[in-house]
Amino acid sequence: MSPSIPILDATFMAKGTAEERAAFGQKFLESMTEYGFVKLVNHSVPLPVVEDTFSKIKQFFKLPFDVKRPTINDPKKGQQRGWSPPGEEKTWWLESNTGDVESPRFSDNKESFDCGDPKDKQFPNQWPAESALPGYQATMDQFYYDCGQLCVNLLEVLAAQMNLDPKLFSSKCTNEASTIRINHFPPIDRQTLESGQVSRIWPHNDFGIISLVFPDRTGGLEYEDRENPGTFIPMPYNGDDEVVVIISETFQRWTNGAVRAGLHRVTKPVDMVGDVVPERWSLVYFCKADRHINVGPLKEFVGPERQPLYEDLTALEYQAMRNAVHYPEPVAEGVSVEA
Ligand SMILES: O=C(O)CCC(=O)C(=O)O
Ligand SMILES: [Fe+2]
Repeated sequence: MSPSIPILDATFMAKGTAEERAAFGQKFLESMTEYGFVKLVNHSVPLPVVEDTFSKIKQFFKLPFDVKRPTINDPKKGQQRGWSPPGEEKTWWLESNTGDVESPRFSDNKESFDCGDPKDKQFPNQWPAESALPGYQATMDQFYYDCGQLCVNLLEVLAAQMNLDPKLFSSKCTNEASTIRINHFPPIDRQTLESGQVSRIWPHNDFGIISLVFPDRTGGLEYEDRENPGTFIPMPYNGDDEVVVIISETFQRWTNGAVRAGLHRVTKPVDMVGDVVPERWSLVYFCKADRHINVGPLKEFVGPERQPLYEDLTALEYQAMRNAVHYPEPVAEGVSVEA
């Protein structure tokens, strides 16, 4: 039987009896360790905020090209800001590149928009004109703070459950480098998606500490079955109040591989009918370590029997390195990697 990701009631993160809180912490860490994923209901990001953010992102992607163009992301900057036009980001390069494809043309059937801390001066956000989409920035800023707070609380539950200083992870994350990522997947014909040359998002791990995914009603998010590597299991949509929490690469590095990142991808919904894969959106919060923080293994996870598996790097260096992988330069002269 395929493993299914537990759904936990986040009410018991902070409220309830000591036993209820302990049971939440135990199941949360267990699920994150076993699968790399958990689903939460009754979490602290208010439903109206999620709904409002979803409604705004749908409007953002409908804006005319000329309004989106000034916000185009510069892949060379290391920290994503603004709009990545359709096909620009190529997640195939992250985990699917076996090195034996000479001139890969594999692309993502998606466009995205990234924004970060409203106070960030180093990598300022790039917004469309307020008159083009009134309230967009304010909505995203609210969503940013609410998700950041939930992530900090979740990191403290994880540390406490591991019998570590509860602030071990959260003290490395003031959310200065965390980002909101919104994705739009235009309709695509089933045959093209099934051709194997295009994916909505290829299998990948997220780069930060943990991620929150607020999925669209249209399914398509799938996670790897760790008992059968390379096999993916659909993550069903159950309701707008549900959020998927994913262990990401920084957490795997800090814990020296003890808690592994959850490999996931986005493809067609399992229940789709007809020849056209429907349009889809997703709303994601990548909780990332502060830029100067080391993302090598923490001393709590290394010892004579547990040699460090990962090199020391700052979070910013790591982010820039991983970003560069999925915004590749053309692979050879005359060969375009555009879709
Ligand atoms: O669209 C989704 O459900 C997940 C998106 C995702 O994995 C990502 O943006 O990294
Ligand atoms: Fe992801």
